[in-house]
Formats: sequence, structure tokens, C-alpha cells
Amino acid sequence: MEATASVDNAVQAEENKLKTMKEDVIEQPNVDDIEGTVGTPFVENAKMSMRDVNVFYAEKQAIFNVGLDIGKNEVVAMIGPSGCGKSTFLRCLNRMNDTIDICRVQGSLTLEGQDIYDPKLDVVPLRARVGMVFQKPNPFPKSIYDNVAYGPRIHGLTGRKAELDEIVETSLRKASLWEEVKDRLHAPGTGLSGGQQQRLCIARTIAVSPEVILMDEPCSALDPIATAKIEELIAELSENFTIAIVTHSMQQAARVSNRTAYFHLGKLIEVNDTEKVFTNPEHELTEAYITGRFG
Ligand SMILES: Nc1ncnc2c1ncn2[C@@H]1O[C@H](COP(=O)(O)OP(=O)(O)OP(=O)(O)O)[C@@H](O)[C@H]1O
Repeated sequence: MEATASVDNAVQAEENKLKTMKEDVIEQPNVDDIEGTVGTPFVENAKMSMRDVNVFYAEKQAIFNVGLDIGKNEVVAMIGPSGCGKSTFLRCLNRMNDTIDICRVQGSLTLEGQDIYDPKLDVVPLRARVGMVFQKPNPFPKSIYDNVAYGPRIHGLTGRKAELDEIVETSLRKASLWEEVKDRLHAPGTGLSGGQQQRLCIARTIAVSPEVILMDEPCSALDPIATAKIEELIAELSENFTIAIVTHSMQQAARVSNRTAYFHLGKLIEVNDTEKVFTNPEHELTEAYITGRFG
């Protein structure tokens, strides 16, 4: 009898727990019901300014009226559920979406006041000024040296060997890779570990002296130690560069960024100082996301 009662109690306790959890879960809102962005999407010393940005893949709209500034030497993290448009928005910032035929970008997007969608603007120098590091490290099938020297060569930054050597060394140092590779600069870049390859890709981006670095989930293919190295590096890089990073990891956003932008269903819901977003979010959707309560 006693044993049955204690089983009943345990079952009841479990049911109560499930009920409370269910009450905590919130339903996905209708995209049409979300209006505007709360917090501080705009800053005074903006390096890049985006206003009324709408993005379509053929007929399907992926980004709705997004307005956001990225301040000089700031690290802005973009977070949100899968498919909310983080990567699409990031790729607008150096016209990477131009490579997708069905993608249309509308709105105003400027770099230091210059319209980056001006039809007269050449995207090659734009992509040097606004460099990009991808999810999966993608070194060229060339030596470590040539990976880093590639950009300066094609952009004609220097024709002199000594200067190129200097750019390669400085870029590898800034990417915290120099000590690990200085004795094998002519070995293939693809022979490095995943974390080293990603730092090589960062060195390659830095080598053309970008002003802004876009990072699209730069650590998602890396182990925790390699991830920690890249996160440390992001903090160092922010002294000289402006950085926008898309990440699935809320811990990573909290560790590396100054401001965090929360996207949901293609809308920018909240932008605030990172500490505020993770400790005292202004919008209920942000709170639901960071506490893992989406149904
Ligand atoms: N090349 C494409 N063609 C058509 N639709 C696309 C394309 N790329 C993205 N989309 C759609 O646009 C929306 C936003 O996708 P996006 O990849 O920007 O989201 P995300 O937040 O970065 O997602 P994830 O976190 O899963 O990478 C999604 O509905 C996606 O299916």
C-alpha cells in the first residue's frame, strides 16, 4: 500500500512539473504583430548604418524593415532562432547576397555615409573594406603565406616582396597564428588544424586592412579550445576593427560583444548592451529566447 502511494506521489510530482514547464513555454507570435525594435539600434559613432532594410528571396520576404547601426570598434552580436534572418542580414553588409540570383535587398545601407548599394560601386574593394569570415574555415589550396598574401596581391596593395612579407607576418600575428606557423609558411594552409585554419582565414581577411569584419558563426565548426582562442582574438581585433558576428551560442554573444541584436522571424526585435540583453531584456520575445521558452 505504502509503495503504491509513494509511486502515485512521484507520478503526481512529475505531472505538476510538466504542467509548470508547459505553462512556461510561449507560443510563436504572428510576424505581423511585431512592430519596431526596442532598445538602442542606433549609435552616434556609426561605422555602418542600415535603415528600412527589406530582403526577399524571390517572393519570400526574409528581412522586414530592419534598422541598425554598427558603431566604430564595436562588436555587435546577432542572435535569434534558426531561420530568423541573421545570416541574410549579415550578408547584406558586404553585398554577399549579390551572389544569390533570387535575392533582392531594399533600403539604405551605408559605410561611413557611402551607399554600399550604389550601382556604380565596385563590390571587390567593398568586400576588402568589409571582410567576411565564414562558418567553415575555407583556406585556399595554397601555402599559408600565399593565403595571406592573396588579398594584398589582387588588390595591388604592394608589389614588393619585403612589404608583402611584412603584411603576412603582421596579419598572422594579429590573428594569433604567427608563433604556430612561422617555421612552415610554405606548407599548405589546408594542413592546419580547424582552429588554425579559421585563424588563417581571419589573417587573410585582415591582410587587406578591412574596416569592418563580418563573422558568420565563425566557431561552429571548432572545438571548445579553438573556440576560446577565436573569442579571445575577437576581443583583441575589436581594438582595430568593427565587428558584426552571427552566433548560435548565447554564451559566445555574451562573452564577445558590446551590443546584441535579437532577430525573430525576419524582424529585429531588440538591440541593447549585451549585458542588458542577457540579464534584463526589454522585449518578452528576447526573454523567452534567452531563457529557452519557445514552444
Ligand atoms: N539562398 C536562399 N534561397 C532561398 N531562401 C533562403 C536562402 N537563404 C536563406 N533563405 C531563407 O531566408 C530565411 C532566413 O534565413 P537565414 O539563413 O538568413 O537565417 P538564420 O537566422 O541565419 O538561420 P540559421 O541560424 O539557421 O543559419 C529562412 O527562411 C531561409 O530559409
